[in-house]
Amino acid sequence: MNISTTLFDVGGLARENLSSLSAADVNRPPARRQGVSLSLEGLSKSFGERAVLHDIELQLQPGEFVAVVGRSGCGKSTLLRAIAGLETVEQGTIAVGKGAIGSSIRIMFQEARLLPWKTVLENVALGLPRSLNAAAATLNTVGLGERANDWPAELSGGQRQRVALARALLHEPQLLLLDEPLGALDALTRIEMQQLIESLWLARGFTAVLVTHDVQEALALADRVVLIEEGRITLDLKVDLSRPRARGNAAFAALEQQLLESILHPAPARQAGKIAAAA
Ligand SMILES: Nc1ncnc2c1ncn2[C@@H]1O[C@H](COP(=O)(O)OP(=O)(O)OP(=O)(O)O)[C@@H](O)[C@H]1O
Repeated sequence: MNISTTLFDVGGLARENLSSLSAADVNRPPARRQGVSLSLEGLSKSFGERAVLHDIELQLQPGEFVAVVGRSGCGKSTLLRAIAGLETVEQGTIAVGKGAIGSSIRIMFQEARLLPWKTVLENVALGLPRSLNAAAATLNTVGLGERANDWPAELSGGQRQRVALARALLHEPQLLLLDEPLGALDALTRIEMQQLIESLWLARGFTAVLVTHDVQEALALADRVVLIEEGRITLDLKVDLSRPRARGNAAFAALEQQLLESILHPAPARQAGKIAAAA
C-alpha cells in the first residue's frame, strides 16, 4: 500500500466514524491512536524586558482537548507558538510524545493563510503534492469536496477555514494547535465549525490545544479549560459534561458563569474574595 492510499484510507475512516458515532461513542474518550502527550515544565518567555510567560506547567494526556482562555495580551498565542516551536523559550521544557522525533504537529490560525494562486485542492495538498487523492478525501471530510477546483478567493471565510483544517488534517497531526481559528466567523458558522472540529477529534483522537476568547466555545469543545492571567496559569478547570454539549443546560451555564467570573476578576481579587468570605 503506498502512502497516498494509506492517507486516503485514514480520511475514509474518519468519514465513516463521523457518520456512525453513537451517543455512547461520543461520551467515551476518543481513540488514543493518533494523539500524543504534551508536557510543559517551568516554561518562561520574555520579549526583551517584557516577561510574557512565567513558569508554565501543563500536562496533556494523549488525545486530550484543552482550551486556553484569558484576557487579550495574557500570553495565549505566545504559549501556542512556543509549543509549535515558532518561539524560543528562555527556560523550561516542552516535550511532545515520548520525545520521539517526527511527532506531527500542525497549527491553525485565525486566517486560513491559503495561497491565492493555487486551487482549493492544491492548497490542501501543500507540501504533500503526491497526495492529491488523500487531499480530495480530506476535503470531503470537511464538506468541501465539490469545491476542489475553485480558487480560495471564491470561498467564504468559513469555507477557507475548512480548507485550512483539511490541510492540517492531511498531515495526520498527533497534536493540533488551534489559535483562535474561528475568531473571524459569524456565530452560526462558528458553531458548525466547532461541531466539525469536535467530530473529527472524536474520530481521530489527536491531542488538541485551542486558544479562544469565546468561553462557550472552550466549554463546548474542551476536556479542560486553562485560564492564563499575565502569563501564569491561574485556573485549570475540568469540563465534566457529556458530549455533544448542550449550551442551554444548567451544568453548562454554571461552568460558563464560573469561568467568566474567573476571567473578569483576576487571581489576587479572587484570593481576596475568598479571604473576605472566610472572615
Ligand atoms: N514578537 C513579539 N515581540 C514583542 N512582544 C510580543 C511579541 N509577541 C507578543 N508580544 C507581547 O506578548 C504579550 C502576549 O501576547 P500574546 O499574543 O501571546 O497574547 P494573547 O493572549 O494571545 O492576546 P490576544 O488574545 O489579544 O491575541 C503581549 O504583551 C504582546 O505585546
